[in-house]
Amino acid sequence: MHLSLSSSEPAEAEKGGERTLALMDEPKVTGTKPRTSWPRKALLILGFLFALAAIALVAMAVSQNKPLPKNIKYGIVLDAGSSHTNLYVYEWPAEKENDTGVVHQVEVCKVEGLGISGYSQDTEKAGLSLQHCMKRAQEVVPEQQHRETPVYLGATAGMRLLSLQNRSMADRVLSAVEKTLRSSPFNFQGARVISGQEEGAYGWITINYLLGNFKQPGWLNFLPHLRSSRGTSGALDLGGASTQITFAPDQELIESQENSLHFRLYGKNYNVYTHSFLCYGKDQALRLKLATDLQSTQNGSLLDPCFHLGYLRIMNISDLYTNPCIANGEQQLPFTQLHLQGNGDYQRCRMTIQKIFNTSYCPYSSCAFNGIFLPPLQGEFGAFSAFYFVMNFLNLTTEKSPVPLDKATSAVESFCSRPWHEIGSSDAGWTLGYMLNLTNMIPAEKPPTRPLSHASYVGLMVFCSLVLVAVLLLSWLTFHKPKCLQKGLI
Ligand SMILES: Nc1nc2c(ncn2[C@@H]2O[C@H](COP(=O)(O)OP(=O)(O)OP(=O)(O)O)[C@@H](O)[C@H]2O)c(=O)[nH]1
Ligand SMILES: [Ca+2]
Repeated sequence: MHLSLSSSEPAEAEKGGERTLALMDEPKVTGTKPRTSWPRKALLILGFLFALAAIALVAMAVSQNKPLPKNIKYGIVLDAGSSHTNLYVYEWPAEKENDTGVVHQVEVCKVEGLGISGYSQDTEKAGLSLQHCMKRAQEVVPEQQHRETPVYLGATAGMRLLSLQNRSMADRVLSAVEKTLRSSPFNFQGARVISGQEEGAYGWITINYLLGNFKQPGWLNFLPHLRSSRGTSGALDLGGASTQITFAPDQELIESQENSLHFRLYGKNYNVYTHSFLCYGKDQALRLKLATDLQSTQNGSLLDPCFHLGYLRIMNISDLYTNPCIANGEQQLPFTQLHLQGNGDYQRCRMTIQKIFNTSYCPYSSCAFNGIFLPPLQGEFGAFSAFYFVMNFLNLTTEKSPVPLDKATSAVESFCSRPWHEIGSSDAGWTLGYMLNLTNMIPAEKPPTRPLSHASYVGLMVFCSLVLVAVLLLSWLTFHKPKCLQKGLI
């Protein structure tokens, strides 16, 4: 069947039984320009609408469904702490690089032996100690991505102390670890000692990234004046040689500039307080306490309430005075050995520990200790490292809701009162925040989104499809009407 266009009524011709719609008379030329009759106009309009809807459909489908690269990217960070080194492997989908909550830890490898600062007398070993975990990383990251995968090493308080004590020794340790990392197939980006401020900042970023606090509810985007640092969690990191506290305080102005950080993340401003207390990590604080207690003994014998009843230990005084945390009091002592005997008393331990926190002076409106500024605490805190290890050891990390302080205190109290012979040891830290920063994965502004939201995209696609169907239907009704309709209408 042929469909021919005609300005006059088409006639039907029977040809060999086939019904044909044939073009009849040409329009008559009457001396004036022939006027386009309405079916032709209608056809033009319908054709135009059809083309428009089809173009809109194709354009939307192309821009919305532009193929995005689907590969996974990797990043490696080595946390060279004072007590030991951990290697972390992270992964994220390449196309979502700047979104929140897309980076996942896929591997943690604990380096055997000492922290790298512990190899100051045999620096080669600092590098060799990392080899096992670097091999492990090579197994985790697909081989074809080794060359593009960045690897960073950040050293913390142990190396800060070694640098203060002997700078060239610290440099030699760093060179040794650098040599190992450079020889790996990964893209080595540097090994350095990070500052206490950075450590606090990256710990805070890690905690809030993992808690999803950088995701803003959509409606807040329309009320920018309501956006503030509220809704973030503070971070507490108890390491071996230093401890960090970082949080967004209520007051806008932070009195001490060295404790003040400003971030712009995902289009939002954050004013954050941070401080790293060097020498107040778990191990160094204990040394500090022992050195303080020693000053008041006559013969080097200590009955210490912070160790279990029955615990006995003899240590050389010179081993205690090995770093800048402990002032040079060694020479004044008339004995060379410390005889430590535990008597497990939580309350008395608390009292003796207080001695290492000097709260007698404060040049600011409020202080933590040792004259360090601390604004009033604000909001909830996420505590990790030794805070976690200790709570985990006491079986206090399995509960979903936070454990009340009095319950935690009584668990510690009861554990401390047990005799020594009765006792038989996902990660949060600064490393994820460090990698997010160095790989530019936390943008200052909100990352661009798809041209249309999913709902608008679906709605527009349905609308354009309906327009197409309507145009087709109208065309059919206009040019291929049932006979009865044609008779009545034309
Ligand atoms: N029970 C337990 N203790 C641990 C574990 N890992 C580390 N510790 C101890 O917890 C304290 C803090 O450890 P980390 O947070 O790893 O400290 P670090 O990173 O080496 O030290 P900084 O350089 O000060 O950050 C140290 O006294 C460690 O000996 C663990 O898996 N279990
Ligand atoms: Ca640490």
